[in-house]
Amino acid sequence: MRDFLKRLPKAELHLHIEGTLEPELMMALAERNGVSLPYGSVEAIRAAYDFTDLQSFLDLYYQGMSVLRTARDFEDLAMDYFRRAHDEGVVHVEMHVDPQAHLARGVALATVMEGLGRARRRAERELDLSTAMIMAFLRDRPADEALTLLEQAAPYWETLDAVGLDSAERGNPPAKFSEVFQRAKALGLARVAHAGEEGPPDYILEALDALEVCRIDHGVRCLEDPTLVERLREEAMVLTVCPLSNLRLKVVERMEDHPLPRLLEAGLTLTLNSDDPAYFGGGMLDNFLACRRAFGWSREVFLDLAGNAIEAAFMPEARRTELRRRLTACR
Ligand SMILES: Nc1ncnc2[nH]cnc12
Ligand SMILES: [Zn+2]
Repeated sequence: MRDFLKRLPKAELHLHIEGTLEPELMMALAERNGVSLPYGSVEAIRAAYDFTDLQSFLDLYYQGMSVLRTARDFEDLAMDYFRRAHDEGVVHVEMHVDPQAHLARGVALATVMEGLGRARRRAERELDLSTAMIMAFLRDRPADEALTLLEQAAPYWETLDAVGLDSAERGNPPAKFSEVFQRAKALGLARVAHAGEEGPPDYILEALDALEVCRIDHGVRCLEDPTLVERLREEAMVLTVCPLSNLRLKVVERMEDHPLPRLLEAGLTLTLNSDDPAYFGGGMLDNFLACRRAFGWSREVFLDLAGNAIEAAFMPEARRTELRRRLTACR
């Protein structure tokens, strides 16, 4: 099964590029940029990744990215991840990026976008890996800051596939960002949002109605509202589920308790993703393997989930056709 899951052409729709920063690269970049870290070793960094909830993770996630200073750092970060992903059979990566977290540290938007842009072009050329970019707004920051960022990103609108909404969910409902998402819609950008990870099912509803999203990131708490589940099913709304993330952030106690089998049973359109692989103990293949171990799913289930991701991805139709063909060849 491991062999099959590795060969399966996997499209990753929910990944934070800053969450791919492995401790080894964090140490190397700290040294390169003269940034001091509160850890003496790679082992000490890994040992600190013992999270109690989303906020306890976000605190370390924002601290970790302090080593990213130059365009070359962002290029190295993304290329390192693209190579690892490619090695485990990932064929397409859609990365969230959190510009506000970098602007707040005095790193220019151009530095971030140009570094990531270079890595995207290299991934296509060197690894036959297609990519998409989702510029995310931090929901625990003011809405007008998000609007300013969207306008500031005008030179990069062409390179964006969507806007997203992430960071601390509780107390920051989607409707706070209605105006900026309306502006993104007017610019022809697709919209996605984290909702129902730690926050209530009502936030999922709000993301659908106030933000007009085409995908819900996480969404696992929808099961608490049967009417919402029925709507998600009817609309074939895609949920980008991240099982190892949910385990490490204590959304679930054990993988065996994860709602994935119930979500599947409810007829929802699901995809499997890694979220922040450097922090949550594994990439795409590990997430697929964790599901196999916990739920005993057959090849057919994994083929369906991988197919959902290819269908829901932001990619040119020619690429989608090619990936569909590669998925069929896996059968
Ligand atoms: N799992 C997650 N939820 C919300 N914001 C995030 N930013 C990075 N990872 C995140
Ligand atoms: Zn996420």
